[in-house]
Amino acid sequence: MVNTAPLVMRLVGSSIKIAHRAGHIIRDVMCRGDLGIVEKGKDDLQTEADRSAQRCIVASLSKQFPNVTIIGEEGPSDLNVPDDWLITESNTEFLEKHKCPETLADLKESDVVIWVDPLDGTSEYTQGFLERVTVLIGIAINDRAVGGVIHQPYYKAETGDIGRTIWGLKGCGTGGIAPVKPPSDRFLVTTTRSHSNGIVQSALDALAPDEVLRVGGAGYKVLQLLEGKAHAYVFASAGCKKWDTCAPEAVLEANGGTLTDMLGRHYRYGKDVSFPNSSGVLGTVAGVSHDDVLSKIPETVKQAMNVA
Ligand SMILES: Nc1ncnc2c1ncn2[C@@H]1O[C@H](COP(=O)(O)O)[C@@H](OP(=O)(O)O)[C@H]1O
Ligand SMILES: [Mg+2]
Ligand SMILES: [Mg+2]
Ligand SMILES: [Mg+2]
Repeated sequence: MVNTAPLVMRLVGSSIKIAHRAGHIIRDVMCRGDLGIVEKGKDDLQTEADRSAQRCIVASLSKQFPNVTIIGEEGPSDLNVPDDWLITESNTEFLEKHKCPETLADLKESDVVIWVDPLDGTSEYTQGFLERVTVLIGIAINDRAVGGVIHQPYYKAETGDIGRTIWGLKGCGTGGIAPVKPPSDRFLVTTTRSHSNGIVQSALDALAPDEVLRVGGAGYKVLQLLEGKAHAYVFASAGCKKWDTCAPEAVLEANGGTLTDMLGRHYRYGKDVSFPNSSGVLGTVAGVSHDDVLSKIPETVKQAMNVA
């Protein structure tokens, strides 16, 4: 069953297992205490956890799927990893319980690009906002984000378990979370905590939300949408990259939501696209009209974001 399942099912099933292992590495680095911080650019940090988690993810995926294109935030990785970082299994529960959508049943590895953000919310990780850290593995097929995994290594379940893994596959659904609808009498928006600017703020002002949640991480903001804590994720800035949004877009849309740029266009995730999401990010949860939110975004913001 496991090895004979359609490619896209094996990709999601394996990503669930691999993201879980990467989450373990992220917690281990924090426990050891030396984060090995490198400044890649302005407001842009990398730690030993980003580097090691990416090596685990890319080594494991490329071993299982040698002809898939894999693009990781931290650039080319040394794939010579310790044996216990190499995950070669799939999540059997996912494979046994879910059927492959017909439209995705017949794919070749060369149709697939996987976008890896080994640690989304690095700034939050270094500052101790650990719940907002996620591992993102996004699966793009023929240019579109169709599947993904958002693993939250520091999530605390009521059972006392640490960590959870949310998956999504368009045409199949989502798992690992019981989505909650946001309140119907208030309009709540989630946005960046550490990468704001004047244009980001003017998009927020135009929506006149009852509350703005400022939290780090593209993955965590999409989880807030699924948890009913916000109606929309609004980020009118070029700061996010394809690895930040591929998995969140697929998970949100598999659940009936929408994630586009600030002009309502879906990003393309083929292997030759440029990394920056130059036209910002606008996400809305199922039940909220994406077009309504889009229509309130001022023309000045749309013009500033219309660079692609
Ligand atoms: N101005 C900027 N410069 C660099 N990275 C940015 C950025 N704005 C957003 N990002 C990246 O987008 C992700 C989500 O940002 P935010 O937390 O501000 O919403 C983070 O991913 P990483 O933590 O994986 O690098 C962050 O680095
Ligand atoms: Mg980063
Ligand atoms: Mg990121
Ligand atoms: Mg990252």
